[in-house]
Order: sequence, then C-alpha cells, then structure tokens
Amino acid sequence: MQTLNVDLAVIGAGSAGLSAAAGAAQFGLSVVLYEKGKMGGDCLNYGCVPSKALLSAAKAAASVREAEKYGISAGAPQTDWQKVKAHIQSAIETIAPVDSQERFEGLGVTVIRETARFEDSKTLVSDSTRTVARRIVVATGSRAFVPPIEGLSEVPYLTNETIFDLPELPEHLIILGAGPIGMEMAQAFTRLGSKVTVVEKELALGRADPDHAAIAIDTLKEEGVTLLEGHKAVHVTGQGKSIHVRTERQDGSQTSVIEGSHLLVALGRRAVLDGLALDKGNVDHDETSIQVGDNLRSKSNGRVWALGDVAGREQFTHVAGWHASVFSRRAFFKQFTKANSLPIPAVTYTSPEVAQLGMTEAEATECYGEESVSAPSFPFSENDRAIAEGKTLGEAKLILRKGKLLGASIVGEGAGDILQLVSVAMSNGLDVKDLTNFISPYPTRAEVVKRAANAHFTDVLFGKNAKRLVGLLQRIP
Ligand SMILES: Cc1cc2nc3c(=O)[nH]c(=O)nc-3n(C[C@H](O)[C@H](O)[C@H](O)COP(=O)(O)OP(=O)(O)OC[C@H]3O[C@@H](n4cnc5c(N)ncnc54)[C@H](O)[C@@H]3O)c2cc1C
Ligand SMILES: NC(=O)c1ccc[n+]([C@@H]2O[C@H](COP(=O)([O-])OP(=O)(O)OC[C@H]3O[C@@H](n4cnc5c(N)ncnc54)[C@H](O)[C@@H]3O)[C@@H](O)[C@H]2O)c1
Repeated sequence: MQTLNVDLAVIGAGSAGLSAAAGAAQFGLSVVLYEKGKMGGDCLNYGCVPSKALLSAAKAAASVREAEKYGISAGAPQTDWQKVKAHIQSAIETIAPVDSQERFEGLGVTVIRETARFEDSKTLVSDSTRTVARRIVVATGSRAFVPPIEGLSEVPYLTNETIFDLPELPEHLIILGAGPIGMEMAQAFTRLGSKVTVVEKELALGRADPDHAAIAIDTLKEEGVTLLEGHKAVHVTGQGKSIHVRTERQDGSQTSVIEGSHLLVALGRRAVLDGLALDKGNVDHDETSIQVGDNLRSKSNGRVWALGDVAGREQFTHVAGWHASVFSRRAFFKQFTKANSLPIPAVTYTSPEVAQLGMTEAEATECYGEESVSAPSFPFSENDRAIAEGKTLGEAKLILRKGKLLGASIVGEGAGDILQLVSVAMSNGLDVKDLTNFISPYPTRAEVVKRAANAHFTDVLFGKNAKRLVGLLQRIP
C-alpha cells in the first residue's frame, strides 16, 4: 500500500470531480482522483450524452415522417436499432478522450481506478493507496432510485445504466416516472417505433411552467405516447418480455393494469453514499445527500466538500461544473461564491424543448404576490424564423418584478439555447430593459426573448403619455 500526501483528493471522475481535479491541477496543486467505474461518470456513459444521441436519432425519424409537409417524399422511416446504438457509442467515444485517465495524468493528476472510502477525517483509502489530503472532494454522483414498489425487484427492469445497451428496440416500453428522463425516453422510443406508456403519480414535467409543460406533453401524446398522469405504480409482475404494472389513483379509486415488453424505472435519483465510510470521515449525511450549506462544504468536517449530484441539490451536469467552480473560487481564491449565487437553468430536451430559469411564474407570485409580478410573453407563432421553418409551437415568457428579472420559461424548438440570453442577463444583474437594448439578428428564434421583453413596455411606449411626449417633441425643429 502506497501513501500519498496531497493538496486535494477527489472521489468520483464524473462532471463534478473531473472539473474540480482539472482546476486544482492547473493551479499547480497536487491532486489524487479516485474512480471506481468509467471515467466521465453518468453524463458521458449513462446520462446526457447517450440520451441526447438517442434523441437525435429519434429526431431524424420524426423529420422523415414530416418531410411530406415540406414537399419532400421519403416514405416511412425504418429504425435499425443496432445502428442507432452505434451512433450513441460513437458520440460517447468522441467525447471520452476529454474525460480520460490519460488526459488527467497529462494534467499532473494521479488517477487511481479503485473504490475510495474514508479512513479518518483527512485520509482516504483504496486497495492500493492511502491518501492524506488537505482537502477532500466527494463527487460520487447519484444512481436511479428504485423505490420499494411491490414485485419490482423480481422483474427485469431497466434504468439509465442499461437502456442504451438493449439488444433490441422494445415493442412496448412502460416507463415509470414522467420527469425529464421519463419524458425524453418516451419521445425517443416512440419516434423510433416502440409503443410507449408512461405512468406518473402526479403531473408530467411537474417542475416546469405548467402551461409550457402542457405544450410539450400534448406533442408527445399526439406522437403516440400514452401518458397516465395521477397514476401511481403500485405493483409489478412478469418475466422475460411480459411485464405487468398495476397502477392506482392517489385516492385508491381507480386501478389499471398495463402490459408491456420492457420496463424503465425513471423515478428520480439517489446520491451514491454507500461504501464511503462517511462516519469514519466525520462527514454528516442522510440517505439522500451529504449535509452541506450553500458553500458546499461539509457542516461537520470543514476539510470535505460535496459537489454535483451527491450535494443533494439540482442534479445537472452544468450544476456539477458550477459546483466545481464554487469550490475552486472558495478553496483556492478565498472568494465567497455560493452554490445559489447564479440562477440555475433546467432544460428537458424533448421536441419541443422545455427550458426553465430561476423562478416560475407560480413561485414568483407566491413569493411576491400577484400584483407585483408580471409575465410578458411572445409566441413562436409570430416569430418569422419559426414560421419559415414550419415549427411555430411554443412561447417565451419572462418573469418580472418591477422590471427585475426573476426567471424565464421557454418552450419550443431550441428553447435551451435561446434561454442562455436570459441566463447571461440574470447572472450579470441586467434587467428587462437590457433585453430590449441590443440588435437581434433576423430571422432568429432567439428574437422571441427581445419581443417578450418589448411586450413589458408596450403599454408605456404606446400609451397616452408617450403620445403626448412625442407630440411635444415634434415641435422642436
Ligand atoms: C438519462 C440521464 C440523462 C441526463 N441528461 C442530462 C442533461 O441533458 N443535462 C444535464 O445537465 N444533466 C443531465 N443528466 C444529469 C447528469 O448526468 C448528472 O447531473 C451528472 O452526471 C452528475 O455528475 P456528478 O459528477 O455529480 O456524478 P457522476 O457523473 O455520477 O459521477 C460520479 C462518479 O463517482 C464514481 N464513484 C462513486 N463512488 C465512488 C467511490 N467510492 N470511489 C471511487 N469512485 C466512486 C462513480 O463511478 C461515478 O463515475 C442526466 C442524467 C441521466 C441519468
Ligand atoms: N435534460 C436534463 O437536463 C435531464 C435529463 C434527464 C435527467 N436529468 C436529471 O436527472 C434527474 C432525475 O430525473 P428523473 O426523471 O428520473 O426524476 P424526477 O424526480 O425528475 O421525476 C420522477 C417522477 O416520478 C414520479 N413518481 C415517483 N414515484 C412514482 C410511482 N410510484 N409511480 C408513478 N410515478 C412516480 C414523480 O412524481 C416524478 O414526477 C432530474 O431531476 C434531472 O436533475 C436531467
């Protein structure tokens, strides 16, 4: 067993751990990085990258289906699942070198491909190496939460770790949960030719603006997804390619049984804490996360930081990267950046995309009262680029309080990209006026943001007072 003394030890080579390790190594600090599985973690291997690659194949199938509308005859699309999987694999392999052991060793990081656990409050240990570290980052991520639904543990269910490797395209995929994973996978598999039924105990895309979620949900239904909202999965039976899911209404009033060939569990994520011996490290935690404040530092052991999904906050790759940035700024530059210093965007990559930033209209109204909150909006159906492309579904909505940006929601083609404009504005203290004071190239979809901002000033700009003022000013030669 070798013993190392370093400035920083990191557990987990996913989005959070890699960013923290790369930053520290590039600042000239000594870094050890432990990874028990694949370099790149969930996002690269079982999350964002394979899901977005799958969605792009599904989008290609949808484009073939709607080609007729543009005067192009193409016939019905045929899915070659093995080739779809090859496309997914090629996306992963193209990105993999950026997250690889070789790249990190090149940056000067000592990479140990073993499981790490705490030995004491400043020491980690794995099969081959004991590391005494000045600071320790726990970035062990999350895995699919599999609740104790009766019978579930006895059937062959899929999670995000197995669905992209299926030997064949499912005939009828039942999905438990209509969060981002459930809805993205529902649309992808429907477009590729599977029958899909989604079971959701509350509302689909429940964290998004309800009007905007409804636009995406209606599209999925029109494309053939069967969505059972308000249905809780309570019992699962079956084997091989015959799976039965019994659902119940929340009040127990109505039950239904769905039969499918495959079952995907997408019921949320749980932090990976097992095997870490957190108690030996004096790191307080509960079953869902390590206990940290807005500084992401353990409340019980100031040497330890929790970044990414394991911190029990928003679970996104961009959040994991931001956490690493908060850590670097605080630990190495003694700044006071907090995890909540910037608004967090959340995008579900269905077609249309559903993009959310900061507060929803309902949250803002609850917080500040209806009279002080406004929500100017602009529809894609009046955006010339959307019209030219025949994709006019959607809307941009800004959430304002006295001209101050509290949030935004955009649903439509490219909503995630368009939202960045508002994200820059909010993150840098700009207000709604600033979103009117730039030249937006024509014709672009992102013009909807400027038009929604303009809508906030319509009454003032074209009202009585403005007319009077312009009239007066006309007297000046
Ligand atoms: C299907 C799906 C789609 C998603 N799509 C998106 C998306 O489009 N956009 C987005 O922003 N987010 C998306 N996410 C979420 C995103 O993948 C996660 O938020 C992100 O990967 C979290 O990064 P992390 O570094 O916290 O954890 P992870 O990426 O999970 O990395 C943790 C690493 O720690 C390792 N590890 C754990 N315990 C130990 C130990 N004891 N010793 C050594 N190593 C250990 C694990 O093997 C793993 O590699 C998606 C997730 C899923 C499941
Ligand atoms: N595009 C993206 O950025 C993206 C994509 C996928 C995942 N993610 C991340 O991964 C996280 C997890 O996603 P997720 O979709 O698994 O979880 P989620 O928590 O967002 O959604 C799970 C859904 O399952 C429902 N549910 C729970 N128990 C149920 C039961 N017994 N029967 C029926 N429905 C039940 C819940 O009401 C909820 O709507 C997301 O919150 C997000 O942070 C992000």
